[in-house]
Amino acid sequence: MTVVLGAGAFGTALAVALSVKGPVTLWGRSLPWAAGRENPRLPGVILPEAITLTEDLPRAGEAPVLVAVPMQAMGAFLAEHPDVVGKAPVLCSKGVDLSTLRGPSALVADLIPGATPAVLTGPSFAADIARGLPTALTLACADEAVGEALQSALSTPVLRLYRTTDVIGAELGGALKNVIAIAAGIVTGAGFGDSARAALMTRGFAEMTRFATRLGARPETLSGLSGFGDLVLTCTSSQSRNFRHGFTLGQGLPPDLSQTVEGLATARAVMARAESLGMAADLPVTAMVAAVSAGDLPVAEAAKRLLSRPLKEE
Ligand SMILES: NC(=O)C1=CN([C@@H]2O[C@H](COP(=O)(O)OP(=O)(O)OC[C@H]3O[C@@H](n4cnc5c(N)ncnc54)[C@H](O)[C@@H]3O)[C@@H](O)[C@H]2O)C=CC1
Ligand SMILES: O=C(CO)COP(=O)(O)O
Repeated sequence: MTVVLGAGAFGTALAVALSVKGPVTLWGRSLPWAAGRENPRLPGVILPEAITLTEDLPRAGEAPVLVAVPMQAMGAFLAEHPDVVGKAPVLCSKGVDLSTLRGPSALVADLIPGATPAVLTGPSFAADIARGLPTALTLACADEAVGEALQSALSTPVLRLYRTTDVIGAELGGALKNVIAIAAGIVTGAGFGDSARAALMTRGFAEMTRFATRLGARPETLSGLSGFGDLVLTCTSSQSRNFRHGFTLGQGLPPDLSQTVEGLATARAVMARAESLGMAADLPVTAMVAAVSAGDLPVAEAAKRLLSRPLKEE
């Protein structure tokens, strides 16, 4: 038995994947599509019988509870529903909360005292998971025993979970790669070519590592699935909403604002946190995405600034 809170593309895909192991309760705040059992965010995927769809929030019990609401809604959700989230939530959202500058696990620590959060993250498009394609993810939990139990409960033959105790590293990898993916989309949409994108990804990865390690992440976590792995996926696939958003901006077109594009708010949150740490100058790509997203910087000017930074050692 598993509970998934949040019936967007990702929550629904996880419910489908986990339904091979037993019953799953999938909660969404509004499920007008429930009768047809096909989420418009995941067209073509008919939900298996093992999934119970509900708009009524279930109380947390023994079953693992996965939280897959968008990052900017997470704080309010946790604050309003601690009994639903329970003491060992598995956080599946990727980002940094703009109002508190906190990631998912720090929000849990603040809002649900005594909880032991886990983070499920890594390279995985909802559509791939829902189709049963092979996927490898990171399951991070500071408590090894809780992490081991979750790894076993949430792994399937095609959904392979690798364990770590580096929660901050895992969640920052997933949050920061979305920002770099927007930049990679801008560079690609503006027609700068594949070589420029590779340079951007590499410098972006260095930037992710600088910021995350400053906040206590282990460098090897950033080199794993939740950092490097997800960066590669998201910066090179038009399945990524963050990449597509950047691509549209790079083409000079108006982006689709109906999509969840976590990197936008996260770029601004990361820059605010970096300012307070005195390391804003160390995050040029994130600064560019934050400025472009806020409408403070035209795309062409942003690209020019990145290319005109002082030459230095790699
Ligand atoms: N779609 C994907 O391939 C992946 C998504 N994720 C992460 O999962 C999280 C959710 O993304 P998606 O499911 O893709 O987004 P989505 O845009 O498909 O769905 C978001 C869902 O959240 C609901 N929602 C919005 N505000 C809410 C609130 N205050 N309370 C409850 N529900 C609320 C919406 O009604 C919608 O059903 C994001 O942080 C994303 O980065 C992670 C890995 C893959
Ligand atoms: O996190 C993801 C893949 O791992 C999904 O990326 P997007 O949110 O950019 O679609």
